[in-house]
Amino acid sequence: MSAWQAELLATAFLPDQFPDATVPEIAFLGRSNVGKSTLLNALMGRRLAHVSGTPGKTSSINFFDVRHARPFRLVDLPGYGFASRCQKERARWQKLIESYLADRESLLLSIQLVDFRHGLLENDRHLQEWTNRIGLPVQLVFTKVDKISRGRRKSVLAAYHKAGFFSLTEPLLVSGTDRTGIEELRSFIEGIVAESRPQ
Ligand SMILES: Nc1nc2c(ncn2[C@@H]2O[C@H](COP(=O)(O)OP(=O)(O)OP(=O)(O)O)[C@@H](O)[C@H]2O)c(=O)[nH]1
Ligand SMILES: [Mg+2]
Repeated sequence: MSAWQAELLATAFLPDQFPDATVPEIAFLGRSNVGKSTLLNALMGRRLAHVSGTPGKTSSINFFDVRHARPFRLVDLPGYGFASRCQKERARWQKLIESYLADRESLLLSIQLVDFRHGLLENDRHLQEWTNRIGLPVQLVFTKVDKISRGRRKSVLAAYHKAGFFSLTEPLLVSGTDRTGIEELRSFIEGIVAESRPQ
């Protein structure tokens, strides 16, 4: 399977800048610096999303159109849990993310990224509680798995299972850096889009 042909459709700092909700969307959310933009670039095969070692790089919602037999969009959300922004700025981000997640009719699925080395932290759990409450489907994806040796990955995953980190769906393991799991995630997303009702 080859990379998707994608292009940036829109950048939104405010809800009224969202493009029309006419195409199915898959959104990527997670703490700042977890690797959302890197993963999107790996999926799209192009560096369309901005990546930075400094947390808080993505401060807008970015919509990417994917050309496909059944067109869809990938949506890069600003990261949460980034402490050094001022309170007002954090509140603006939260409002922007929540208004997208809670009200977007074309949102098929949210993919929550969690650093495989750290597991679910408090704000990841808060987000899960909130998405559960509003009935939003979320698929868990562990990122940066290249930071843990192949031999140890199974036992780390088993420990997370034991701690009750996830109950509904099996998480996927990816690395945007060494491309572990990228093809699997692509097939997974294509399957979700194919199963969705036409808009
Ligand atoms: N080793 C490794 N590093 C990664 C991986 N994914 C991202 N990184 C690094 O982690 C840092 C943050 O990556 P981003 O993709 O900008 O993270 P983000 O989640 O979009 O961050 P915000 O936009 O701040 O929310 C960068 O230095 C990346 O090079 C990965 O799979 N493995
Ligand atoms: Mg980003």
